[in-house]
Amino acid sequence: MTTSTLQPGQKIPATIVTGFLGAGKTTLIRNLLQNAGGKRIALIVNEFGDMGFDGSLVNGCADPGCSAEEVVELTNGCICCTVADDFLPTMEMLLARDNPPEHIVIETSGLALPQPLVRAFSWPTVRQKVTVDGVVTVLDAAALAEGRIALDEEALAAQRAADDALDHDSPVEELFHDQLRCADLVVLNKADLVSEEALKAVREKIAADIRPAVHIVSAEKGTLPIEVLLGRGSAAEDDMSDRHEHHHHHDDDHDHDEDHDDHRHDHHHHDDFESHVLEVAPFETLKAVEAKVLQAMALKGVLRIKGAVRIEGKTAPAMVQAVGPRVETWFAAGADSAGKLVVIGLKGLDLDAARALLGELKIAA
Ligand SMILES: Nc1nc2c(ncn2[C@@H]2O[C@H](COP(=O)(O)OP(=O)(O)OP(=O)(O)O)[C@@H](O)[C@H]2O)c(=O)[nH]1
Repeated sequence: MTTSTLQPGQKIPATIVTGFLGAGKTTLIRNLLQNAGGKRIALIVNEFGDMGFDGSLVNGCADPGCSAEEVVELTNGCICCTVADDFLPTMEMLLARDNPPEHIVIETSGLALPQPLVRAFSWPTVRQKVTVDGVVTVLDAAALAEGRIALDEEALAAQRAADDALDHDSPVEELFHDQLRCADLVVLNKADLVSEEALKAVREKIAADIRPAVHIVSAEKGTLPIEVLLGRGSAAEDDMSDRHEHHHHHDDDHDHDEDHDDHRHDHHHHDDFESHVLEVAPFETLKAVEAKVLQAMALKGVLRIKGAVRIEGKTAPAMVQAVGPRVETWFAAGADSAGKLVVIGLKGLDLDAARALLGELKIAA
């Protein structure tokens, strides 16, 4: 018999990790699982894109409490719409296990809003057994310090100026505010990349967007004590009124028909983004990958590139992670889907140029 830290009848706490693309959610969760101290944590990953890279990264975790069969991936996109189809059955499956988890961690897609997910915890079958322990919003302090991602700053201003199709109510900006508004804890990640003063300025800037009494903590590589991340007991599902979002689905009615009028705030955020998986040819060197990916990141609408590619003459595939102007590559044995890059960005991103730059293979008809 395995012992559980939960009392009989006690609801299983669930932590929702949200945050913008590339902010460091997966890194934070990997750290959390490695330091779980034997606590049985189930992880649900909601990935935007067709491949589960983040799942495979987390799978590499050496913690015996993190077994592969506990990792459940929803590969078909935004929780906002998959919640009824995939999230609930996934939860029910986890809850029906002989040995249910002691804690559930859900990584949302960087493009999903946390609010619809929190609301799903009010649904009867889930509510009886699970409660939201906390919503952790991970932010890229380096990006924010440079005014690049979200907030109404240079990056968006430049994008708007360059593209008439992007209007004042940028979905990226709304998404960012909504992720902050729902937070029980804000993690200013990548603190290693910014000065003390810049970190302080970012803190001040976001303070207006968070609910009172929500803490902002800074972190490097998402390294935070497990006690800070888990055990917050926020019961967010009972406290939604103050966690409002720009785009709101009615609580007990997930009917999409109501969204069919074209009122500005009633569109689906994920409609404003797209993601593509490119099968790419091997690169000559790591440096060559970095140079091409860097150029592709500068293309109109591209927000994030990640994946694993082949390097000529090397057996291990090279992992690629690009956020803003920062591109990281490293060799990693055992990645199964090498030769693929996921390009994520605003709808209408310059896909042709990305394909050409990244060397997409033409599949023979
Ligand atoms: N310098 C630095 N890099 C970091 C830190 N945290 C994460 N990174 C890097 O940032 C990149 C993105 O991190 P992820 O954890 O994959 O980010 P994510 O939020 O899960 O990204 P998506 O899955 O695209 O939403 C990776 O290359 C990480 O190694 C940090 O604190 N400092």
